[in-house]
Amino acid sequence: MTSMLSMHRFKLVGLLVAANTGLLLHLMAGEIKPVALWDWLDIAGEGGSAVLLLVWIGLLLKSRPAGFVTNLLFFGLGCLFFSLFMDTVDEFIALPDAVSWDGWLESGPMPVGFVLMTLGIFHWHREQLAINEQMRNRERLFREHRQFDKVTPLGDANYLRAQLQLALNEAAENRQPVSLIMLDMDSFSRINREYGHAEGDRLLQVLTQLLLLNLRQHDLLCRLAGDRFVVILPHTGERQAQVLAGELRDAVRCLAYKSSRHGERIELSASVMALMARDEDTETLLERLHIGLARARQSLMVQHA
Ligand SMILES: Nc1nc2c(ncn2[C@@H]2O[C@H](COP(=O)(O)OP(=O)(O)OP(=O)(O)O)[C@@H](O)[C@H]2O)c(=O)[nH]1
Repeated sequence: MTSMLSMHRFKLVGLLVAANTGLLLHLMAGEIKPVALWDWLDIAGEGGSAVLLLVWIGLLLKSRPAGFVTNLLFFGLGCLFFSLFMDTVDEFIALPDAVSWDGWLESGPMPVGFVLMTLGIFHWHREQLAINEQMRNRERLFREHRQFDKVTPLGDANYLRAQLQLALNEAAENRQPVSLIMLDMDSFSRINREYGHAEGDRLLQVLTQLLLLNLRQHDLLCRLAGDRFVVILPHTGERQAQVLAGELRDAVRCLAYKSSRHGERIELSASVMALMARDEDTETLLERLHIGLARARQSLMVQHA
């Protein structure tokens, strides 16, 4: 609110000065009417409309950047407000018959306001078309960027490999550890089978948000393939990575996702593996991660058998 006022302060002060000048002119030239002569319906209608216009002006200035279109809309609304305010003042102050300028103050700014508003809305419309076009282009760029996955807004396997290479280089340069987590959903094919592929897609999107919420800002989550995700953890040793992996596994287990068909909870679980990079290339590291996850799964199955 404060920043809005400072950005548009000259315009707001101008409107305040204009409204006060009109009021002062009425006070100097006329006399306050007795309460018995006040027309409450007019006061409520005209005064209420003037107040609503002030609210519109506030919302306009709060939601738009300063500039040509905002100025057109502001001056349009300002003129309409001024007309209605003068109309309201007229209800409280009686002017002598000889005075005719009050009619100009009440009716003059109204058509000007409508013309300015029409111009403002016309330019606003064109501005919105340009913004829509830009958004479409951005979305196209995003969708067409082949390193990004179509279902979740995550980098895919190629992106992961490129980022992992960068992380390994940086870790070697700075002599800092870097770790990885691999997370694979258990029995995801069953969910697709029982609830349909679209539900599976929705679930992958929800899982993505869940995993991101449980990671730190500098961690990078990618979707390696299907229901398998990999997280790059810069400046992180193996113990800390294992703690984070456990947290991700617990978060998935506790997620109470409801199917869109009947709203029943779909029980979920994931297998995780965390390890710290040694002096090795990306492929060897990812291979070690795959093998580690497979072994962890096997030993879990043996325990449960
Ligand atoms: N809905 C949906 N399913 C996918 C997508 N990509 C892969 N899948 C499915 O995910 C499953 C992954 O295969 P697996 O990892 O072998 O299946 P799983 O049932 O999780 O088996 P385990 O990992 O051994 O527990 C397959 O059924 C794929 O069809 C996708 O983008 N959307």
